[in-house]
Amino acid sequence: MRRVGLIAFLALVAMIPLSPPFYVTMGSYIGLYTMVALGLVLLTGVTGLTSFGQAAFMGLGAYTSAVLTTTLSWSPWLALVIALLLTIGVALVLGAVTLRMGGHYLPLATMSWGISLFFLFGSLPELGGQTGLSDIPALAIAGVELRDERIYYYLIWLVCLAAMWGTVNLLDSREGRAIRALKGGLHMAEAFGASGLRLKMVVFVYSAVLGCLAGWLYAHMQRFVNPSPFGINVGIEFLFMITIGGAGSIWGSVIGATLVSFLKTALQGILPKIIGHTGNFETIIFGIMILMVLQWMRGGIWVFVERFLPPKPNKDVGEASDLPVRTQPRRGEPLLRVDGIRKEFGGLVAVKNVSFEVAAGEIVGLIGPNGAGKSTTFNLISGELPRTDGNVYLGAEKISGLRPSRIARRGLSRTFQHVKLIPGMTVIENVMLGAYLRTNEGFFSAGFRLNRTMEKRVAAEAARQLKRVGLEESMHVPAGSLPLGKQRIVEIARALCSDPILLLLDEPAAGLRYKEKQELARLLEQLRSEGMTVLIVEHDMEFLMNLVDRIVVMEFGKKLAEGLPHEIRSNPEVLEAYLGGV
Ligand SMILES: Nc1ncnc2c1ncn2[C@@H]1O[C@H](COP(=O)(O)OP(=O)(O)OP(=O)(O)O)[C@@H](O)[C@H]1O
Repeated sequence: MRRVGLIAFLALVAMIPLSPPFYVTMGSYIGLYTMVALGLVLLTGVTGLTSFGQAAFMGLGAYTSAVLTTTLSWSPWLALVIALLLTIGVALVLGAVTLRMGGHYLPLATMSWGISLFFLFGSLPELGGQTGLSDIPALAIAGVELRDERIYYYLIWLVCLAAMWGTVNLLDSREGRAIRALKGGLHMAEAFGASGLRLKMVVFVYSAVLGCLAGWLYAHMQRFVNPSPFGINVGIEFLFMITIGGAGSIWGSVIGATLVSFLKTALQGILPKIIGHTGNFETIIFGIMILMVLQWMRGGIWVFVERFLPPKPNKDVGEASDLPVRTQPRRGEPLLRVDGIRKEFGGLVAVKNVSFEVAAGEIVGLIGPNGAGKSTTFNLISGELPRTDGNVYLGAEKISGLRPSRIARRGLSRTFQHVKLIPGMTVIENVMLGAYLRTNEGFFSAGFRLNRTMEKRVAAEAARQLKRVGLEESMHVPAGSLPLGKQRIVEIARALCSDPILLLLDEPAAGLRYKEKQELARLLEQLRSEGMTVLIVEHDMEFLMNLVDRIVVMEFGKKLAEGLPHEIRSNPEVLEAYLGGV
């Protein structure tokens, strides 16, 4: 059914040039807008970064080529290279300034970038001011000028379909999974070794490049440019498109671009007749539509359409050769050494010079009353928080001061207190994210689908880990559809998929029912018997007492006691602090 739909879509795209010129022109515009919206789907829908500046990138591509080909009589193809380089440069600078900041800085920065470029286009006499630049040459391939609108339509859709294909491939890859993880916050992607900032930058530049390409094609199709198609209002329109079409899917960009283009043309004809004035009244209708979509079709039209389609084919988990594995430390060897670690939050000392060790093959529990500093200690070990003082060593290597992605590279893997999975992605894909550091397939091989053998190996490894934790049968269901207990186990499978030497579990039993806790305990015992080392922060005393080899107790940021479970159980200080003297 999905394949039939795809073939029907391709056939429709191929047949549009047989229709009257109005539809061919409309089809060309839809192709251009789809390209820009596609970049925005990746940037906003998938990665969670809102940009109002995509029309400005389109303008940058269009104006660069317009100036170089008219004033300097350069070839449009050479102008394309310069336009792309300029766009990449601008996106890198803009991204470097804003992507680090998070929050509303990116939308605000892209908004101001969109407005400034629009005024620049309109003010500089070299760019033709508000009148724009005309006499832009037609594109030529092998000496043949593409003046026929139908041929140009095919060129636009060739580029657009290639971009769609590349984007789909990218999302179904090692880097794509890490990009999809970014929406859940930087911590998840970084915990598996991905550099969140680098990924955001790549997505930002990629979406800018798509905008630039669309702008370049636009300039040589119209053979004339002026500032109005690249203003901030058009940037907002692109956001309309993906919100209405579906920001989470590449098909959302096609649906949104098509719907908004047709509606805009229709409304621009009808509304002035009804209202009796000319103006951009269609914006009001778009606003109402957005509200309706958000109210009744959250996720956009594509999400609604997808309900009627058969599920996507399952991930191919056939036979494949094993991924390389790291040498595990020998049982009993010192593995983790926390040495006088300290964390101050302003005047509050959350962790006061705490020291303890974990040997290979042990399960060690870190307990303490609320606010004792357990999670802070945990985050100091995993690198999520910078320490004020002290050090952490993994084996012989100092890991304190390193970024979480660097620490993950050295063999430390973790789960989260509040489960961090990508709910719309299948269980196996979530687990595959854990293997990020075990392969090095890049964007190029992903985009051109040259990564299939490695993808099969990663899928086979993820399937193996799911079998190890007993979740084999849930492999192909969306992770968000599982009960909390199973989601926590998926997180453990994902951590195992990174082939760790040390597993950090942050309150794995929180929110679980009795039976789920028993299953979790069985799994952890099995992992210990396989030689895995585990440091576990947990509130549930009974759960820990029957499971762990040793316990470290914290209170008010300090280490209160350390010992075997039965020693801790009868330690008066611990009973006083942790159990209120019961
Ligand atoms: N980012 C932060 N900024 C300021 N104070 C913080 C921050 N994170 C934690 N704290 C404070 O540090 C202390 C220790 O908190 P932490 O979360 O490590 O305790 P915990 O033992 O894990 O508690 P719980 O079991 O309730 O999760 C608390 O007083 C907490 O309010």
